[in-house]
Amino acid sequence: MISNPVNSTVPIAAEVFKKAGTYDEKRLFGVTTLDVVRARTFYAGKANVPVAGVNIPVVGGHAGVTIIPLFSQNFSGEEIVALTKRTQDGGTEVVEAKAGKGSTTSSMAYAGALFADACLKGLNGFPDLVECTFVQSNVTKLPLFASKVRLGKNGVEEVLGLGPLSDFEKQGLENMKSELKSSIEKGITFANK
Ligand SMILES: NC(=O)c1ccc[n+]([C@@H]2O[C@H](COP(=O)([O-])OP(=O)(O)OC[C@H]3O[C@@H](n4cnc5c(N)ncnc54)[C@H](O)[C@@H]3O)[C@@H](O)[C@H]2O)c1
Ligand SMILES: O=C(O)C[C@H](O)C(=O)O
Repeated sequence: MISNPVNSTVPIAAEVFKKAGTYDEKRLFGVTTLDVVRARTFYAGKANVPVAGVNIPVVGGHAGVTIIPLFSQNFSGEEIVALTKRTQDGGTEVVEAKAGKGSTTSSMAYAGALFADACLKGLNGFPDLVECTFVQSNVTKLPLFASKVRLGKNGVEEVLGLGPLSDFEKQGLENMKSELKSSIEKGITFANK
């Protein structure tokens, strides 16, 4: 399903599956690939390098400050602050530009296709498939969190850690915790009403 707000709809889906007795945490993903696509496109534009060779993990959630691109794992520089803001605001920028005529349809179609392709490859036994996605997680105290995940025949084979973080990224994670927690709780409450 292409829908929003991802930070609340994934916990809603989890609760609905739990009630039906069919919840499998390895097979429920909130697709945050569009944030990864934006982070690497904006970085490649800034660094003047081909986008195909750029991989920027994006962790957290899929809304505003909950989107934390880990640019520091690939490059350093003052531009990180501006690139982070651009990535966090990327969806809103397009939605506002379209002024009521729909959302970020074609970029989401591209991101959805990339993620679906990775899932299908995982199901078919391709090795070393790592994508960022919003899943049940122990990476932080939040029950759901986006980070790098190894995909395989069972869906999520392994939820990977965050890796080295800059102070700016650590601060970003600290600042967004309460917003992500509240969005997740809203989803759980909504599902249980
Ligand atoms: N998570 C993501 O990364 C991401 C990216 C892009 C879009 N989205 C979301 O995907 C959804 C669809 O985007 P879009 O570009 O196709 O939007 P859109 O505005 O083009 O289409 C939305 C459709 O929903 C219909 N609709 C509205 N209210 C309805 C209701 N109560 N019952 C039935 N139908 C209703 C509208 O008539 C319209 O056809 C939006 O919720 C958008 O926020 C999410
Ligand atoms: O649908 C939206 O509000 C925007 C979407 O979440 C996006 O990131 O492009």
